[in-house]
Amino acid sequence: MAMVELRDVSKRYRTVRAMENVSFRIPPGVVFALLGENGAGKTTTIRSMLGLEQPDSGTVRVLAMDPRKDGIEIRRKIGCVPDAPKLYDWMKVSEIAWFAGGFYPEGYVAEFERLAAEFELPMNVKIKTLSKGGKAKVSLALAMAHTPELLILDEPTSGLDTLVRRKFLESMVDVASAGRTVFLSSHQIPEVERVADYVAIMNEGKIRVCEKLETLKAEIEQWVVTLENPECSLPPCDSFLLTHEGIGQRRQQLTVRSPEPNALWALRDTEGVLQVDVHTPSLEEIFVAYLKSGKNDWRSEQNSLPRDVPVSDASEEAKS
Ligand SMILES: Nc1ncnc2c1ncn2[C@@H]1O[C@H](COP(=O)(O)OP(=O)(O)OP(=O)(O)O)[C@@H](O)[C@H]1O
Repeated sequence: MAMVELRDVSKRYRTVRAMENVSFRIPPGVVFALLGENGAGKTTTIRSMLGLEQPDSGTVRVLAMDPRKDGIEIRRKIGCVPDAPKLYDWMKVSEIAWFAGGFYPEGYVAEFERLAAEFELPMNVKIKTLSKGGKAKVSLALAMAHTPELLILDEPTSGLDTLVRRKFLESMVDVASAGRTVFLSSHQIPEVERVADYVAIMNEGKIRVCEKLETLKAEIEQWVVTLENPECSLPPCDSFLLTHEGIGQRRQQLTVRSPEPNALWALRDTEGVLQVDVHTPSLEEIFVAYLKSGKNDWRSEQNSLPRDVPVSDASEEAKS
């Protein structure tokens, strides 16, 4: 079963297209990161998954349920940390755990206490006296204490210190390796790169690419071309080119995906080309390349989380 599946989901606010034909499918046991700049449509996507926003068209399924009808049930089953969690901050940590525990089966408070100990969170202090990081840990422990199969986190690390952010994200890898699924939205790309199995890059309401991170890193290269003089022209490579930028007068940087086998040699043999250096881009560079290219990568439909292949296969692939 797909933990989350969106098909051609669109949502418009007056003139703003917050989501445009958004499709992706998330198998169990992975960390899935939705990346996008401010206003890309990440929160709208999450709100649609929670049944807090009604899309204009398309289908959303979360744990095989329809958020339009089963929003409350979905929100009860999953764990969620919204972008601005609201906590009763006059309560002590222990009190909020007991309060929340009233909505869940037995065992919630014990698991909360275990998580609090793991996060080094004091139980006997008022929430309002905690740092931002401390409050984020409370939100996360509250979302995780009923051991949900799916954890949805909207910008979970914004405002946290680097070390706390790292620890937090690393704990998400543990959650996924226990077979549960983590969906997180973020614009902290370098950190996401350390933990994500799949990434979707969203821009202006559209998913530009949605793929296994490993595949993106294996297939995308940066070619830095040094020219004899600025007038030299390069051979055509539109079919695999994401971006082409000048770096000063005599250098050009091409970001390419799955280039034709002889393309690099052809480029190196081109008259006026002195040197071509090949680099593996970081996820941040891949992100920028997709944003600049404005392309919707057809491969993300075909290769990443194929619609026609049983999701369990994609999950097995993710673990291997
Ligand atoms: N309730 C609303 N009414 C009108 N416009 C909205 C509403 N909610 C979101 N938008 C617009 O939809 C677009 C997508 O917003 P959304 O909050 O989903 O982006 P985001 O990727 O989560 O951004 P951020 O990283 O800043 O939180 C933005 O242009 C935003 O202004």
